[in-house]
Amino acid sequence: MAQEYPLDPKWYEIIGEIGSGVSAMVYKAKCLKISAPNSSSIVAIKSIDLDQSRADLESIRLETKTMSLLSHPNILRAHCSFTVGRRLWVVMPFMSSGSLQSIISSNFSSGLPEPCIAVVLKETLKALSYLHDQGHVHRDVKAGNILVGYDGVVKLGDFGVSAPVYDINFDSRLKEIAGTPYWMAPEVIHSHNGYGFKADIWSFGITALELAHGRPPLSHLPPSKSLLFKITKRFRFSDYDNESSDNTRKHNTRKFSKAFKDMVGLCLHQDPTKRPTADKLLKHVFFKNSKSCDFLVKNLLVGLPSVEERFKMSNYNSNNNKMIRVSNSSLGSSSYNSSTTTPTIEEDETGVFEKQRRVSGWNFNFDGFQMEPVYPLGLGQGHPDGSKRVRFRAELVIPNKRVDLDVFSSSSASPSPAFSTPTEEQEAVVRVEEDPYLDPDPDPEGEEGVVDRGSVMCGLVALRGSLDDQRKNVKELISFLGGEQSLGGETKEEQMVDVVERLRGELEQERRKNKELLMELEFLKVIVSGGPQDD
Ligand SMILES: Nc1ncnc2c1ncn2[C@@H]1O[C@H](COP(=O)(O)OP(=O)(O)OP(=O)(O)O)[C@@H](O)[C@H]1O
Repeated sequence: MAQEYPLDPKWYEIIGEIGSGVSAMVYKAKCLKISAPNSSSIVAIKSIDLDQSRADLESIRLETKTMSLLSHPNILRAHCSFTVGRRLWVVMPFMSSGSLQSIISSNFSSGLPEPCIAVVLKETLKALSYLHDQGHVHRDVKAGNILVGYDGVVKLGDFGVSAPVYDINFDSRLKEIAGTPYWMAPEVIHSHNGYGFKADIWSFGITALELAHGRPPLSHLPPSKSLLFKITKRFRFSDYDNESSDNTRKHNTRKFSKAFKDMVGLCLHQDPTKRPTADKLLKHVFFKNSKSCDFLVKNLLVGLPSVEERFKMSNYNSNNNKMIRVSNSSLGSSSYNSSTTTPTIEEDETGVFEKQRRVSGWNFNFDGFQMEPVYPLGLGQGHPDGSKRVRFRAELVIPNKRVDLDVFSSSSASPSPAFSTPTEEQEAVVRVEEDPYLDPDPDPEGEEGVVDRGSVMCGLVALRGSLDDQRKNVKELISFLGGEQSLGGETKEEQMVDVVERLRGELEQERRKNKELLMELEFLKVIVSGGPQDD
């Protein structure tokens, strides 16, 4: 019979650090009380800072107890857990190859070979299928929580351990896990009505992309608390372009099977009800010829540095490359994110206006094997970026110069309640340029390259008249497309201006009336006093 693991820290000798998470440190340790051959004395201890975790100790205890009742070969079950001051120690089996995330960062930065991915995902699915059958949602499926043993055994861990599991309040949970939002299903982000097993299937799909590309989609963005909201509301176009061209470059060198892409596509369906269950996914053709765990030993684990060495290396690299790795902080951590070259979203807020477009979610692109932004009006309507875009163009000809004035108006109405406030973006570009087809400078005496002020003014005045008409058209169009305007086509600002104008008129009238009354009064005074006396 297996020996019981002691509930006292004095029985554990810490060998070294092997990992760190949002509010925890993970250590390799030796249990001094275990000596039986069928119980390993080498363990992993996850030490969770309870002050960082939003859950109360009672709910943690309850959760740990529930989890201890689960038993499956692909689930990493804790030996025991107990508190040490303000920390919770969770003693678990030591998985000597560490997590898939640490394997990827160390040896497979561009992603794992597809046959290895098939093995890992199949084993993870078995764990999910069991968990879901037992009525549990894991809520934190990602490569960092899939652990591999020396023998290639794959286990899903970090449930009943990770902070998110303890947070029953959705809002607090949202804040808590905002540090690593990349794996979160759309319904987890948008809905306040909760979510179910299918959220795990989405995260499973994102994990598949993470294993294939070496990082989850959007992971080049900083995992700040507000990122979660920013990703869904405003996403900088240039970042997406960079990301997609980066990905395209990678994808050109890596080919994935149709079966793999199809399986991932099913998991990443926006509508959770359309995603398959874990059970059904297990029957997908992608897993049909999946290899055994031995295959992982030969193709994944051979030549891999120990988990301790990898952790040391990742810390060293983090410091050298200024990687954002914030442990014991509310920001969360991400080993994927680098602060070196990529501008942050915060920087974006002060960036160029035209680079910002509204995104309502993310869709899986089958051919590109990546996530792509969804625009509120849907792709293919109007401008290729999905927004209804109308371009008004006015042209002003000045001798030897052409002044182009472009007015763009793009308006979007979102079908999603999370984005029910439509936006209008307008942009005006005035360009003065040499026109080789126009007459050469009619005034050879004139200063070269200097536009005549009088002509420009004259032209601009004419242009203003035409712009007023265009403005009216734009207003109507925005209103038609579901903008924030009133039925009359006026913005709130314009309505305010109208009110102020009206009040100003009334004031003016009052003033005039007062003046007349004063004059009448003066006149009456003169009458009463007998009028001007004639000598
Ligand atoms: N039982 C274990 N055996 C061996 N290594 C482990 C074990 N548990 C965790 N680790 C190592 O420690 C690292 C950090 O684990 P931890 O669960 O704290 O972080 P995470 O899952 O990446 O982050 P988060 O706190 O966001 O869940 C893992 O990536 C893994 O390499």
